[in-house]
Amino acid sequence: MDDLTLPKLPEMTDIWQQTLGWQPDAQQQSLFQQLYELIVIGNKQLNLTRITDPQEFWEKHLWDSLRGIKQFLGANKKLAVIDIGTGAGFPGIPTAMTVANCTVDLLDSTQKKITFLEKTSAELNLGNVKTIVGRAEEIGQLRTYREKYNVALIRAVATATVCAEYALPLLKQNGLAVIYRGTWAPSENLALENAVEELGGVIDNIEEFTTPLTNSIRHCIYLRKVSQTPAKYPRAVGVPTQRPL
Ligand SMILES: C[S@@+](CC[C@H](N)C(=O)[O-])C[C@H]1O[C@@H](n2cnc3c(N)ncnc32)[C@H](O)[C@@H]1O
Repeated sequence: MDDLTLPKLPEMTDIWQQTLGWQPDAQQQSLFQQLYELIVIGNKQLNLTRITDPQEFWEKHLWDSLRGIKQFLGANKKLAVIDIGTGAGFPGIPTAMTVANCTVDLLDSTQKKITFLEKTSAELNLGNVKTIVGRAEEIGQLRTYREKYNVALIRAVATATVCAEYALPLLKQNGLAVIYRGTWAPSENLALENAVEELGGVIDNIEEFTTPLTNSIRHCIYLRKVSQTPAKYPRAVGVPTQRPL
């Protein structure tokens, strides 16, 4: 750490409670602050995120990450989670800090980001975090990872149908994929429904909500795996984006 004093993240205890029915304890609040500082410092060398203002970081990285997994915050069930295209660790790292009894695998295709996340999770003593460097299209075809997760998180990586092709092969039967979106129009439902059906899933739910500080509209699309994903999915690197289902 250099001698720069970094600003404190807001606590927002009431807002956590009102919006998610949950609030971080003192240890989790301290982990959020340490994560914020490591990211701001890491950003000097790596292009990790453009969101470094403390209020914006709180809303767009911490709150938004946890809004998508609200249902797991109070639970204490063993969960194997993967965060696909995790970038600077969102939503995977806040998930690892707050969901009791979960393990989180952070997947990204960029080695530099994964190296940063390895150091960060070691500094934060997050024993339940592992990292994987690779492309979702390849990882989804490997026996070590395919059908191994209860929950797959994916935020700001690709269109919803592409995200579904990355996520569903990695899920166990009855597993849940959470696709974080900004905008979503009901007219997009049918194309997604068809793609998800082909991949062995169904759309469980689509939630629309506003963020608590700036009232921005967000969506979370929840997909449930109901049957085995055909072996040909995910297709080869680049194909899901070039020829979406
Ligand atoms: C815009 S960033 C989003 C990061 C983070 N999920 C967030 O919301 O802050 C997209 C990330 O996905 C990764 N990515 C894109 N396509 C990928 C793929 N096919 N497999 C693995 N990672 C991928 C990129 O390297 C990048 O770090």
